[in-house]
Amino acid sequence: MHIRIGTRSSRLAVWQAEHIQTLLQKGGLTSELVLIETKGDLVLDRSLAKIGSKGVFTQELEDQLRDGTIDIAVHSAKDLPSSLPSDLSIIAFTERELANDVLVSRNKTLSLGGSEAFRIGTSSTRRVAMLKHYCPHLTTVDMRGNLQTRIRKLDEGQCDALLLAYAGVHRMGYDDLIVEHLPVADFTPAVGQGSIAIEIAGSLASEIVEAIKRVINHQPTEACLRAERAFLARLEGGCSIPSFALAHWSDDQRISLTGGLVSLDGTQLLRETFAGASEEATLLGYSLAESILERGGDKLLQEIRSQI
Ligand SMILES: NCc1[nH]cc(CCC(=O)O)c1CC(=O)O
Repeated sequence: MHIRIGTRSSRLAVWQAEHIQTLLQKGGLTSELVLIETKGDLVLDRSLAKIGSKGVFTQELEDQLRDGTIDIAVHSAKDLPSSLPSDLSIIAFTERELANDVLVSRNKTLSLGGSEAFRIGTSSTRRVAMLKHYCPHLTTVDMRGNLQTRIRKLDEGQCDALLLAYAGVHRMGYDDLIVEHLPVADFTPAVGQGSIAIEIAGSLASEIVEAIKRVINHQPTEACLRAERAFLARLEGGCSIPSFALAHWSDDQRISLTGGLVSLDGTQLLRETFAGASEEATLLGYSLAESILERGGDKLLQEIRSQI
């Protein structure tokens, strides 16, 4: 079996696709990479919230899945919309890397907990809103582009630090620049952060699907991501909305899901934790979302949507 792997061409995306290639190889499957540019890679002068969050990093890969140019598409799980068109599906999630965000800087003395004011580069509405909530003395600078571009901007002095997913920083070998790991209890990450997802079109042969699942899918991560993604789907989030959720798997086959919403100005933050059996991951995600909506999330979402 030979698998054509579609991927974006950023260094992080290629690292992730090569990681999938290694896993496939261990399972006896050969593969090749097909590099594809997406709107999210090409349009760098507008914020993600303005381009429209749905599928900016995924549309072009999905087109090629449909026409059979590629067999699978590899994505950061975080970049995938919470609901997919009915002819496409996610068949596997890799074992999750540490899910937390990190502060990255050349200045080792910086800390979010300190009293010193400094500028943080980020383009994520979740990170901006959370910084306003927890660190109102800090300012943010809108910063798009891949990791290498952002670090160049940091070095040019456009900001003093970056707030990034640990997973990407680690995969790109920038661990030396991490000055602080943020606790997930406060800075709860975006849905899916740290895992890599495999997307296919319904037309892919079932024996290929089964072979790929067997070597790639990490079942505890999958259960966690099903819960998180159900939460996001119920909120109809997408990455432009400052929602967050992270599930933990415990050895007794249960998952605990923490998630919520934060207003764009950081003044209101709703967060709750629900636990349940892993077979009910999707239900757990929906129930948590319902609860958040009832507790004022509904109104908060309307406000957020009217402001973006
Ligand atoms: N939004 C872009 C994006 N998509 C996935 C990652 C990092 C890798 C991951 O979370 O799996 C990043 C960069 C970041 O948020 O710092």
